[in-house]
Amino acid sequence: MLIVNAWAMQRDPKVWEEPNEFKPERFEAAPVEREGSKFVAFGMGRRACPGATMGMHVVSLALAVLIQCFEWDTTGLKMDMKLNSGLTLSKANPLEAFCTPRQDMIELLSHV
Ligand code: HEM
Repeated sequence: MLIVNAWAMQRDPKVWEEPNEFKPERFEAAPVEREGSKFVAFGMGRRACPGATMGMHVVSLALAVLIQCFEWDTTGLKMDMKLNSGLTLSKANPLEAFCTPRQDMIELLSHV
């Protein structure tokens, strides 16, 4: 069962230091030494996701556009990493954030 395995490995304290904390710096180092080598969001082996490269590019592009076009702020609440039960690993309580269009992007965004 992929979901059970993904859940077990991606949040396993024996595999990850502070598994429930948002620590993007885990993935900064070179592939050999970084914790990211344990990141199996796309599965592995013969049935691994053939769209992994596209998936990484689409997610990176979407994130870059959101950062480029908007100023982001938190609501002051600590991020709640609790999960919903179900087939996908969705958050129990949605992440809340404020976004305002960046001044330079208002003209561009008004055409979208
Ligand atoms: C962030 C985006 C994506 C994530 C996280 C993701 C994740 C996964 C995972 C976990 C699997 C199962 C691997 C396994 O059984 O071990 C899978 C399979 C698959 N994915 Fe993705 N995927 C993504 C994007 C895509 C895209 C963009 C495509 C196609 C354009 C795609 C096509 C497929 C296909 C066809 C399979 C079945 C492979 C097989 O069973 O042989 N995925 N994906």
